[in-house]
This record gives sequence, C-alpha cells and structure tokens, in this order.
Amino acid sequence: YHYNTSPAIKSTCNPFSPLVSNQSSSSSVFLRPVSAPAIRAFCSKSDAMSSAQNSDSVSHLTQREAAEIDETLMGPLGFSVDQLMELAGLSVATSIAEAYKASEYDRVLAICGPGNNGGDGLVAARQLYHFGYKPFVCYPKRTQKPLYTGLVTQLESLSIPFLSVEDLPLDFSKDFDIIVDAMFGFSFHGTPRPPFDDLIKRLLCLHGYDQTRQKRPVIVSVDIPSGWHVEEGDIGDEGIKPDMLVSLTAPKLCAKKFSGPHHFLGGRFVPPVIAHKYKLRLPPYPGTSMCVRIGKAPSVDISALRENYISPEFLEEQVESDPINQFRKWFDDAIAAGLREPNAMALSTVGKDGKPSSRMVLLKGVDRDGFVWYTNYESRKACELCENPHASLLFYWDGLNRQVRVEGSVEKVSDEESEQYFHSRPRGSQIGAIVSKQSSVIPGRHVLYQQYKELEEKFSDWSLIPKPEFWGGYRLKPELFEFWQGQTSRLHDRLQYSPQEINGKRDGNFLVLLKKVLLCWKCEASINKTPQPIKRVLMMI
Ligand SMILES: NC(=O)C1=CN([C@@H]2O[C@H](COP(=O)(O)OP(=O)(O)OC[C@H]3O[C@@H](n4cnc5c(N)ncnc54)[C@H](OP(=O)(O)O)[C@@H]3O)[C@@H](O)[C@H]2O)[C@@H](O)CC1
Ligand SMILES: [K+]
Repeated sequence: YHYNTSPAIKSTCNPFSPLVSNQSSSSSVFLRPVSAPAIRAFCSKSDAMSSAQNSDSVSHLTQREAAEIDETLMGPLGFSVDQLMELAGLSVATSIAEAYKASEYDRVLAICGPGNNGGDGLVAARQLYHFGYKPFVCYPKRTQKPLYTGLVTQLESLSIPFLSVEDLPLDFSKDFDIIVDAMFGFSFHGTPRPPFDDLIKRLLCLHGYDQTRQKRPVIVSVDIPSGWHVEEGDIGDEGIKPDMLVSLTAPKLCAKKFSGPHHFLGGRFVPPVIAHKYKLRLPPYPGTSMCVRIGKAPSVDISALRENYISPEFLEEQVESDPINQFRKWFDDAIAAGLREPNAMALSTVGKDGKPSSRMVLLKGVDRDGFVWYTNYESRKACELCENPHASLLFYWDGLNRQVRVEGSVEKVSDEESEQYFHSRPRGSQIGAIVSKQSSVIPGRHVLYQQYKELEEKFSDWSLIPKPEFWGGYRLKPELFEFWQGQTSRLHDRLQYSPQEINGKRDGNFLVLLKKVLLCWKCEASINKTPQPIKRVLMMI
C-alpha cells in the first residue's frame, strides 16, 4: 500500500440556485496575461461554513421521501443505480479523507450489508484504496447481481482482503483505525438479523474504550447508523454512536439525533427539480468537492495540529545544478498537481526601522534575471523596498509538501516592461490599479466603487487606459535559494543554493548545499559544467 501525495483540489463555488449549487473552478496562468480572467467567487468556503454552523437549516427526509427520491432518480430522471452508488461511495471516501488522514488512520474495515448501502461501502473501500488507505472488506450477505459481483471483482483485483465474520477479531480495537458501517441504509426496518446483529454488538463494545481513553477505531456510518430507526434514530440510546455520519442526498430524520464530531453530506447529484419538489434546503458544496460538512466542525487543539509529510526523497542526484531550472521543475509539478495559485508568494520586506512586514503577491515572471511581480509604487512594501532593497520570497506548495525560499535584492523593472504588462491585464484590473491607492486610508469602500464607475464610463469607448505613474513591477535578483521537501517525523530535506565565489568574484554559478535535518552534506555543482565529484562533508547544524 502506498500513500498518495496528490493534493486535495482546492477551488471555489459559484451557486446558481439557492437550493443547489453549480461550481466553476479557476485556473492559474503563469507568465501569461489572461484576456478573460477566471472568476473566483468568494462564496465557496464561507457559504459552506455558514451552513455548517447550523445543521437545522438543512432539510431532513422521512424514510418514504428517501425511497421516493431514489425511485425518481432512477426512473424518470434517468440515473442508473451504478452511477448513484459510485457517486455515493466516492462522497463517503472523500468525507473520510477530510476528517481522518490516511497518514494516521490507514487500516479501514468496511462492513457491507446486503443492499445499496452495502454497495456504497464497497465503492468507498475501492476509492479509499486509491486515496492511500489500506481497506479490508467484510461482506457476509453477498448479492449476486452483476453490479455487486463487479464491485467485488474490482476490489479483488486490487488485492483488497475480504474477511468473513469468523475471520474478524471479536475486538476490533487493535486491528483497524476506521470502521465503515455500510450495513443498512434507509430501507432498514425492524431489528438487525444475523450476522449483522453480532457485528453491531462488536461496534457497540468499542464505546467501552471511551471511558478508558484507550485508542479505538472510529466508526463512520454511511447514510444511517446501522440499527438506528431511519426516522426516530437511536431508540432507547442503545445503538451504535458513530464518530462520523455521511448522509447521502439529504440527511434522514434520524440524523437529527447524531451527536458525533463529524457530519458530512455527500452525493452531489441532486438535480434542482428534486430539490424543488421536496423543498430541500441543501448547503452548497465547496469547489469541486463531493462532500460538505454539515453541523459544527469540532473544536481543535491548535498545538496538536500537525501533518506527517510523506514525500519522495529529495536527493542531491536529482537536483538541477541551476536553481532557476530547479524552481521551474517544482513550479511545473505544482501546476501539474492542480494547486491553486502556485504563483502566490509571500514577499517580506524590511524598512529602515528594521521591522519586517510580509504579504502575499503574485509572481508574474521568472527568468535568469529574477522574479517579477507588480504593485503600487506608493504601497508600504514599495516604501520599504526603497529604504532597503533586500527582500525575501516564499512559495508554499501545500499538497506537494514543498516550500521554496528565494532571497535577494530588488529593483524596479523598466517602465516599458511595466507598461507592457499593465496593458495585458483585464481592463477591470487596469482601472482597479488606478483607483487603488494602496496603503492609504479611505473614508469607505463606496469611494473606490464611485471612482471605479467613473473611470469605467470614461474608458467605455475601449480607448487605451494609461498606466498610472505609481504602478509598476519589481524584480528580485536571487542571491539565495532554499528548496524544502517535507518528510516523515520532521526529517525534512532542505537544499540551499548560494552564489559561488571564484577568486573573490561571484561568477553567477551557484553552490549547492544539501542539508538533511541535523546532518548535512555539502556538495559542489556548477551550471553548464559536467558535475564535479560530489564532496560530502558531514556537519551538525
Ligand atoms: N438517492 C439515493 O437514494 C441513493 C441511495 N443510496 C444508498 O442506498 C441505500 C438504500 O439502499 P437499499 O434501499 O438497497 O436499502 P439498504 O438500507 O441498503 O438495505 C436493504 C437490505 O437490508 C435488508 N434489511 C432490512 N432490514 C433488515 C434487518 N432488520 N436485518 C437484516 N437485514 C435487513 C433488506 O432485506 P429485506 O429485509 O428486504 O429482506 C435489504 O436486503 C441508502 O441508504 C444509500 O446508502 C446510494 O447508493 C445512491 C443514492
Ligand atoms: K449504514
């Protein structure tokens, strides 16, 4: 089993109806101006979060409504059960991946029942495998329909072990990190029959560990906590208490009794016609996500927030001797990984008072001469750069566990270069640059809007918008690069390039110094030359 380092795609949403949402993702463009800029709606996370604060505002379905919606989707609306099950299982897997990272919770047991809820569990197990988890499946009452036999074959082809009820340990606590409860969904009635009655009892036993504070696997219920009444919930308070519930389509009435830390909604396939018919209030899904959290996010202990980075090793043999090439290589990886705004960088400047300040800016070009961005020449950063031309840039590529620091001296780009870039920007951004007197205090946002409207009208004839004097670019000429690749247990790889001096003069080549955690190896390499034999000096840092 491997841990997949591909990042979660972050993007944004653009709701088209108050009930359900449609999403548009934006893409970053590097070194090229865009004529029609991708529009990123601010709404995504905040809308999803505001709905997350209040799960009562989300509709809950009766058992009958759930079955009716199922029939409508698979009848007049033309969906097949395979399709819906694939989307449902994927939603379950993505919800699990949001709450329980594979780096900490990798051993998953999916207990699958005889109906479609069980099918969701089989799909989720397959998806979780591809997300880097290590699934096991218990599927005691198999259905011989081709859909189900196909799902089993797919799992077998991934060598995912199938465990019989007898094979399973009586106590699940030692062998698994996550139990996916996919036994019964909204068609459950009565009391659980064998062998599920016994499996539910084993899940109930796990709650005993809560008192002793011993680690136990978390329970993730698909659509309905198995054994619960679909509408009344946990009658008599004797049922399982899942840590996570992934409601599908819309939560069923029993979900009102769910009190675990993670409640997600999955199944991003509800067409508006269904939402209207059943007067469904559903939260918008963020970005391209298949799931959305409903209910309050659990409070977290900030000091306990940490990721265990799992990345390929970053070795001397693999590095480019030219740090600009190395930067481009990593930048291309960030683009290929679909990271949002990989050209966003923290720019840190220090004025004559010696106090540093940082802000995010967008890289607009990089070549052998340096790293270019554009801004207002009267802003705080510009004033500080005027007083002290030394600055630092920091790129952080979450998802690839990478960071690049670039330090050097900064100068303005030529007026011609600024002029050329200014006119390549969308006209709205050009007007925005004119009205935005950065770092100055204004009476209110209305002032900006007013000036913007006036200029928009003035230039509505598509005449050239002159670049304001106070706007232009900067170029940082690098004097130091550091490439950082996160590794497990904080044993990160760090590789530093600094200019070589030959006979007291800088020749433009860079010396490569690879530091590895507490030990570092020093090696020499130079651009455009056959790499010299690597000299490694073990030193403590
Ligand atoms: N939009 C949607 O709607 C979507 C729905 N989806 C999913 O489908 C789920 C509903 O699936 P479903 O209708 O197949 O029923 P489900 O709850 O899995 O189980 C029925 C089986 O359990 C059995 N059974 C019942 N009671 C029992 C008992 N006491 N003890 C033992 N067995 C008992 C029953 O047998 P029977 O009693 O009929 O003999 C039958 O074999 C839904 O919750 C969601 O997860 C998604 O895939 C896609 C989108
Ligand atoms: K279930």
